[in-house]
Amino acid sequence: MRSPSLARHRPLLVALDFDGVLSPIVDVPEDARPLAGTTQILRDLADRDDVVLALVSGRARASLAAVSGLGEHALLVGSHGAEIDGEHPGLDDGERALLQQVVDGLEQVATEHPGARVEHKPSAGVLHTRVVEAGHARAATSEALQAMSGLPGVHVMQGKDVVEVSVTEASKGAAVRTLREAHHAAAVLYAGDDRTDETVFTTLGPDDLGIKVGPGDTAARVRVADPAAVRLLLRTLRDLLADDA
Ligand SMILES: O=P(O)(O)OC[C@H]1O[C@H](O[C@H]2O[C@H](CO)[C@@H](O)[C@H](O)[C@H]2O)[C@H](O)[C@@H](O)[C@@H]1O
Repeated sequence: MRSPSLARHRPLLVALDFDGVLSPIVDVPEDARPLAGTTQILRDLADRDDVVLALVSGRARASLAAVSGLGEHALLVGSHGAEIDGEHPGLDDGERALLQQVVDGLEQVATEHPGARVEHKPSAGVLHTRVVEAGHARAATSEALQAMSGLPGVHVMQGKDVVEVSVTEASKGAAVRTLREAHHAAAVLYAGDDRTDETVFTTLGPDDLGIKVGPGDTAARVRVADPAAVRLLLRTLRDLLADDA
């Protein structure tokens, strides 16, 4: 592990993105699972009194619970931080009407592009283009961005083959700050692979460790290649903590 000093800070908040970090990216979001062996390492970390384990994902919290299988072991933060205290806080009438417009607009785009699909979340709609032919995927993305630009009050994020449109504002950075304070964490380890994870990396201090998974510009201090490298890093952390007990 490149920052053994991190392991000396207790309590340690270990906060991890899910897709592309614990699980490889797959075509069908419901099929994503942690790499073999990762779940046991995470359970071992979560069992420690001096570690707080959190999964911080763009997924709806229910979806995160289903694919991670870690609901009993980790704090689950869904919808990019909007679902941080269990259930989604709910939408007011205006937000609910806006969400319907978002979903209708994205569904309209999806019908024009074979393979495109829309994921429904408590406060967002997501256009998925991963299995769409490249030309169609580009067109679908651009049409979705155009359609959403006419809806005041929405928050648009582009991720890995997704256009995500939320009717409430949330960020993983704010969620991790809340977790850090709530659990009096002395340091934070955070690993993420996507643009939304940059909102966390930019909040980290000198005692923390930000780990970017895969390519792309980043404010993280360390980069690793893929979920297999994340698993190795987590195993090393677990063993360092155990040796130091
Ligand atoms: O914050 P994350 O845990 O990384 O969640 C981000 C999005 O993850 C899911 O989509 C991504 O993973 C899918 C399964 O590997 C893949 O098919 C898709 O192309 C990726 O963008 C999820 O479906 C989204 O709702 C999340 O926002």
